[in-house]
Order: sequence, then C-alpha cells, then structure tokens
Amino acid sequence: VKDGWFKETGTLWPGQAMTLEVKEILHVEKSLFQDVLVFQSASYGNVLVLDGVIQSTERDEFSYQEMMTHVPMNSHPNPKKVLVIGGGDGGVLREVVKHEGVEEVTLCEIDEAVIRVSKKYLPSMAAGFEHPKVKVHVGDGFAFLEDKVDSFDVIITDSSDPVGPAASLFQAKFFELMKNALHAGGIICTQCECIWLHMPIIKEVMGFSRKLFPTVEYGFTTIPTYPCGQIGLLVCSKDANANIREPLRQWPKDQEAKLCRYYNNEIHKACFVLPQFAKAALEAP
Ligand SMILES: NCCCN[C@H]1CC[C@H](N)CC1
Repeated sequence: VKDGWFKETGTLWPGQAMTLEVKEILHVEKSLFQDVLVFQSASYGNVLVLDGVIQSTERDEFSYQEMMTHVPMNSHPNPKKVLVIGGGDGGVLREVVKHEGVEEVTLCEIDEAVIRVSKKYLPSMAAGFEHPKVKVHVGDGFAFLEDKVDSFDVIITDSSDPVGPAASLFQAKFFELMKNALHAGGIICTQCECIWLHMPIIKEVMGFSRKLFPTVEYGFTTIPTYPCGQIGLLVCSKDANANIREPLRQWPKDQEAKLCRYYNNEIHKACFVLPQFAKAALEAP
C-alpha cells in the first residue's frame, strides 16, 4: 500500500493494475500458504487480498458468488449433495443454501487463515458458514477428491488464480478427480479467468474438459474489482443432453429478486453469449 492506495499488480495481467483507495489496513498475516491482507477500502467495503491479488470485496462479490453458484445449480435437475473447493470467504456457501433441495454442502479450503479472516472481516460472506447444512473441511482439494467417487451432484471450484496454492486446480488431473466424484448427471463449475487476459489458459482448460465431459460451456460475469472487470465460469455436465445455457430450474420472479442481486434466469442465458473474438477462439474444434 503506497500513498494510501492498494495496487494489484500481477504476472497474469502484465502492464496493468487495479488500484483501490485504502481507508484502513485491518489485517496482515503470512499463512501456511500465502500472504493474507484485509483492508477497508474507500469505495468497495472490506477487501480480501491473497498474495497481492484481490479475492473479494464487500461491494461487488455478489456478482461472482451468485453466478458461480446459481448457473450450475439451476442447470441441475435436483442438486442435493454439493461440494465447494476453495471458497474460504464463505460467499458461495451463502448462495448454495438458497436452494431448498440441498441436503448437504461441504466446503474444502486449503488455508484456515482465509476462513478465520473472512469470519472476522467479511461477515456478509462468512455468514455462509453458519448454515446447518454446511460441513467444513480444511485441506487440499486435490487430496480431498482422491478417494471420492460418485458422491456429489454439483462441485464448484471457487479458486484463486493458477499461480500459487490454486495452480493444481487448473490441471486435467483435477478435472478427472471432479468428474469421478460426481453422480451421474453431475455438474462442475470452475473459476475460468478472463477473455481479455487469459485466452491460452481458458483454451487449455476447455480443451481437456471437452475430453472429459460431453457438455462444456464458458460463461462470464462482470465484476469491477477483478482484472479487466470480467471473470469466466466453466460449467461442465456429465449429461450429454444437458443444456446448461437454459436454466432447468428457476425461482418465481419475485423470489428470485429477493434472493439475488446479480443472477436471474435471463442473465443465466446471456452469460454464455460471447464477443466474436472469444467465440471464435473458444468454440469446439
Ligand atoms: N471467493 C473468492 C473468489 C476468488 N476468485 C478469483 C480471485 C482472483 C482473481 N484474479 C480471479 C477470481
């Protein structure tokens, strides 16, 4: 933090940086896995930063957490058992339990510091941990999935970037583990980076995903504090007849408006409509 501003420089977005004005530094810690910073910003509420990269801000996190959750969940006919890999700020958990049919949601986060710090400084997200249907496992998602077979209806990988603790979550082996852990007809949704910055990463991940899943779709959401204000979600189904682009389930309009500030059943469809350069680069070979 310099002259009262935080600057998000990163090897994954060379030559550019988001900056946020800092009102107060709330927490600085070196966890077992990464540098953890929380600050109160002048205009985005409290901000969680891991290894210098913005993970969540109170003002705009709902965009990402809602889309990462409700696009896969409403693409599944009846999700009962849900797994969240990463997601230590609790935001995805908060969204998953909005689906009445869910019986149990397990969160597997490698770094207990993220959970602890989120509970203290990001209460609107960490509220997700309080729900009776929630089980928390602190550990590596890779290791957690090694012995899971035919166990979940939906798996959401809410990860940081493929640099540091989350690097293994962008590899084919991890997608094989997620596939094996899914029930028939199961769906995964993973954080899949930005079309303005990471086309090679997106193409690589979609490439091996298409070998593993019959249905693979890249959608995105807009979010001011992620690089270039756009972040992707890769949604894959084991069901060859699944049409992820059309919500299978939807709340009644008035209920939807109470539950969500970003997601609705129109934006579920719209999020898969890509600009020409991305459509051309990402369409199936
Ligand atoms: N719930 C935390 C979301 C983490 N998502 C990522 C954080 C880092 C960004 N460069 C990309 C999204």
